[in-house]
Amino acid sequence: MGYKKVGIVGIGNVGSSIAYNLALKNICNKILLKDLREDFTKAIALDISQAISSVNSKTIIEAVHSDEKFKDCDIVVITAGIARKPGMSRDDLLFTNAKIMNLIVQNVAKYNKDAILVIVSNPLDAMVYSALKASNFPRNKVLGMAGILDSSRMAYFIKEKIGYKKIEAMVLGGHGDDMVPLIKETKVDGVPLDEVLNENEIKNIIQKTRNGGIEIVKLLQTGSAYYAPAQATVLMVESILKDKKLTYPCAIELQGEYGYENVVTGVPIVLGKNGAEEIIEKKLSKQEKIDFNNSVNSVKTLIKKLKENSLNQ
Ligand SMILES: NC(=O)c1ccc[n+]([C@@H]2O[C@H](COP(=O)([O-])OP(=O)(O)OC[C@H]3O[C@@H](n4cnc5c(N)ncnc54)[C@H](O)[C@@H]3O)[C@@H](O)[C@H]2O)c1
Ligand SMILES: O=C(O)C[C@H](O)C(=O)O
Repeated sequence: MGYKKVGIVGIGNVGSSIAYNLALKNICNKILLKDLREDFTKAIALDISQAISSVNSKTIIEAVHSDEKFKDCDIVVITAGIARKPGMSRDDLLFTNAKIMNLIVQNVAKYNKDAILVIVSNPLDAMVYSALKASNFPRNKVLGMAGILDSSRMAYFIKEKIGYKKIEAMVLGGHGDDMVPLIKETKVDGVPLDEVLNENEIKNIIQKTRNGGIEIVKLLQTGSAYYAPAQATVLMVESILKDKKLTYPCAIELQGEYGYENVVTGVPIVLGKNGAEEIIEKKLSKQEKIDFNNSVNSVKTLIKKLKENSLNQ
């Protein structure tokens, strides 16, 4: 597989959970951690290094503080920024996190010219757009994590309703309140969801999925979810590092696919060593097309705000 290095910027709840999960897997040689909180990050690097020594993972975890030393990564995951608290939407984080994202990505792009960026900070789709513009990288190398998380939440709520079965869920669109769960693509033991649950039950699952993030925010009071987001991010990292070419819903800039361009949203992507190697165009029902359009329009509004406030081109 060759020497593999992954960088993570933003070692808060999500970033440290990604580092721990990834280090346990022993699939990269080095993980660089970077955050404004230097001693805290050093502590996390030590703690994870000591944890994985008992399972024989050879991954080296290193906290770095200068931009120059955070270099030559194959993948850089960006989880820096603020998380929402009860009473806030993800969109309320737009201006604060766009400023942070622009600053980070300019430096990351300078010292990690060949890296694939995996963006996690919210509002996710707008942050992918910011990272794309700030890095000037091609769109196949600037991806966002959300669709895997939203799909795994949907699978969880179905499992909660019907008990353990093989469940494959698929949620497309932006990572907002108008995300688009695809019912025909969501299968229980290979059978489409609408042949297993009735209309009301499906509506309920969709609502729970859309509220999956805020439900945890309300319970935590101090921030947002991190174990499921970290797990979803590691799946993306693993498919890229190992060139597995697995198909996952991820955020990417559309250039004509699904009939849209110059906007970021979640679509199924084949993830391999070049990042997004293919975008899969699913057949959407009439209602799904309407929902997808609403979701894309919400992201367009955020991008417009970024441009109006000179935060992005
Ligand atoms: N895409 C998703 O599905 C998803 C899921 C969960 C969280 N998130 C988002 O991820 C982000 C992080 O969430 P969290 O729970 O880890 O938050 P957190 O507050 O625990 O951690 C954020 C970290 O970013 C660091 N940071 C801030 N500015 C920085 C900078 N300029 N350089 C380096 N580090 C910087 C902070 O010091 C902090 O350690 C939030 O924006 C949250 O909304 C997205
Ligand atoms: O809900 C949030 O603000 C965090 C994240 O986007 C999530 O869905 O868990």
